[in-house]
Amino acid sequence: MLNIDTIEKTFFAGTINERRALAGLNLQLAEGDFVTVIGSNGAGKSTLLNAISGRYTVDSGSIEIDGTRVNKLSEHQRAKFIGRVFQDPMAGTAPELTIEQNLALAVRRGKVRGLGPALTRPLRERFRTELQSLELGLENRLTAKVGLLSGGQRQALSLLMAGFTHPRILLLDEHTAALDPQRAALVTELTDRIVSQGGLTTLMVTHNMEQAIQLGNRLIMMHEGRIVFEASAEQKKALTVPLLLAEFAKIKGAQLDDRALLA
Ligand SMILES: Nc1ncnc2c1ncn2[C@@H]1O[C@H](COP(=O)(O)OP(=O)(O)OP(=O)(O)O)[C@@H](O)[C@H]1O
Repeated sequence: MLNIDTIEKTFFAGTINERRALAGLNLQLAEGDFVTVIGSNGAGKSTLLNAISGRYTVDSGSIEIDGTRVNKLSEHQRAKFIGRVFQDPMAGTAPELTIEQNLALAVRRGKVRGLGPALTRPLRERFRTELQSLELGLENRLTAKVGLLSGGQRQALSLLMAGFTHPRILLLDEHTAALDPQRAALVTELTDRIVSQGGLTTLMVTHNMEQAIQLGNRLIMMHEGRIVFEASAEQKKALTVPLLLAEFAKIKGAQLDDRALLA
């Protein structure tokens, strides 16, 4: 359903600051694939997600979603079928709006046309039930402004909202990295639940190798704008952190982030 063919992206081409962020990368995702993405610093992981979401246009190559080439579509146009949760908890929600207003916006975004649902009683009930499942006590704070929530609560809400929109592709960019270990674990668990419940095709960038092994059905390792190691669903079951470290060690000059081994 996602077909990325030989994409290239170079920043500041032809200058002393030239950076080849994507170097002829190929990647195919089948419907429902949940792929974790690891790699050295500056490997091009965020650029890959930005290329898919349309934040950056690629210099060459093609990106197809459901058989349609999306290279020329703007980020705004692609947002109709791409969900995204960023590392920064402040990025995915509107702080001035209440919890229920944010959720209603997400439900509306998931609709094909029209303004979508107003805040009716059944919708509020649905929100309450969904929020209850987060076990963060947010079900009793529907009318609280999202700006008052903690980072972990906002990330959990962002994920819930991403699930509501039924995106064709969900992009998670180190979305647990800014959270303390306990909240990160909670958001990781929630990620697994929302992705599997919705059968969402997902790409998740993480620095945490344990998390990369634990979640998803496939894993890719990037270095210098390319995929240098890939584990299929079957191979992933046998992966361990020492095995991944051994793969890293094969890449000359690759620097692992200090957070890579954090559980
Ligand atoms: N907007 C930009 N302008 C200039 N260079 C950029 C930009 N975005 C990324 N780069 C460069 O492209 C390369 C890949 O960066 P990218 O952020 O995709 O890597 P990453 O794998 O996500 O790294 P990290 O794990 O450190 O976040 C790096 O050399 C980076 O400096």
